[in-house]
Amino acid sequence: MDDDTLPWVEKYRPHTLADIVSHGDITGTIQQFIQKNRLPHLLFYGPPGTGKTSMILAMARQLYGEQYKKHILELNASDDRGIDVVREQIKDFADSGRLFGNNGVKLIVLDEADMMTQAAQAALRRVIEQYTRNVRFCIICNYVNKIIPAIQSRCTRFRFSPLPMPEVEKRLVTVIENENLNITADGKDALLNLCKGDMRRALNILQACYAAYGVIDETAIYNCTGNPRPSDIAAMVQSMLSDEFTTSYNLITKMKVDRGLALQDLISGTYDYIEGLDFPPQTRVYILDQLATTEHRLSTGGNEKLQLTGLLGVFKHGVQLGAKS
Ligand SMILES: Nc1ncnc2c1ncn2[C@@H]1O[C@H](COP(=O)(O)OP(=O)(O)OP(=O)(O)O)[C@@H](O)[C@H]1O
Repeated sequence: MDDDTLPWVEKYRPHTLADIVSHGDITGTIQQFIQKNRLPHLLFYGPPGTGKTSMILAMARQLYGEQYKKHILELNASDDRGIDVVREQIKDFADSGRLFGNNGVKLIVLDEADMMTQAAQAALRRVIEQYTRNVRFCIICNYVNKIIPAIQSRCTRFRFSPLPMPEVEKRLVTVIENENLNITADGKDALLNLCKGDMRRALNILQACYAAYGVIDETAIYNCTGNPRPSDIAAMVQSMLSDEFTTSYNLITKMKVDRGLALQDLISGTYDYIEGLDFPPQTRVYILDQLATTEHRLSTGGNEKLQLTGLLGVFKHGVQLGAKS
């Protein structure tokens, strides 16, 4: 594929271990493993878009050179194929064309391993042992607690935390310069706030905005992602705190319709916004607790209108709690 038509997440995927931003400790340890030719089975876990797959691909490139794809088998553990099919694939791969150099070790990358059933994971632990001689498993997942202890104990674990904002910014600046983008300072701030340490999300938003708008400013970023703007959130919260019930209900409903927002988005924005407000402790605790409850109800299919009216009640009651103290 031409470089210009590639999604930026692929175009700007780090090539070498040195290109990976943040995670200095992990990169350093992996370098040691490679230099000493003592690569263990690896378990990478952490939120999406933080460089787990990129780290493994960069490691493979360093081990095997540009032909690295021949020496790794990438399996997506959430494919509904059953462990028997996977076991066959692993067996064929492990037996095919033994490698010399690198101690003859090949890599099997098992992505989204936390989506595997317990039974499949239990079967996998035997497979790992069986092929340890010439295969190293690289297991990737978001939630390590969904990986059975038997597999965890066979691997060296590394946690990938969300990337710090300055690190995301550093990488984004390279892309912005390379693609010659016209992005404003508030646009960049909005992008950094929205991506929350997820580099994939940052690059995808940036590319979508580039395709849709000439100048990438705050409005473009929020329009592209469908997230509520901070000014809308401020207006909504202020109204819930001080307006009378019906006025507030109508304002928020109109905002939802005009901007095509879901109550869920408004709740996430509210959570961030009230962090900066000066509330008495009882009010803050009560509102935060109720925001969490409302979010949970919505995620289990709660009716948006009912939840919105409930939320208005929460703010009114929260204000009263503060006034009593
Ligand atoms: N630490 C990083 N340094 C540089 N680029 C990064 C980093 N993390 C992520 N990226 C960028 O984000 C894209 C997605 O990263 P990657 O596929 O490695 O994430 P992941 O952690 O494996 O996510 P998932 O859990 O969703 O599989 C990469 O193509 C790369 O462009």
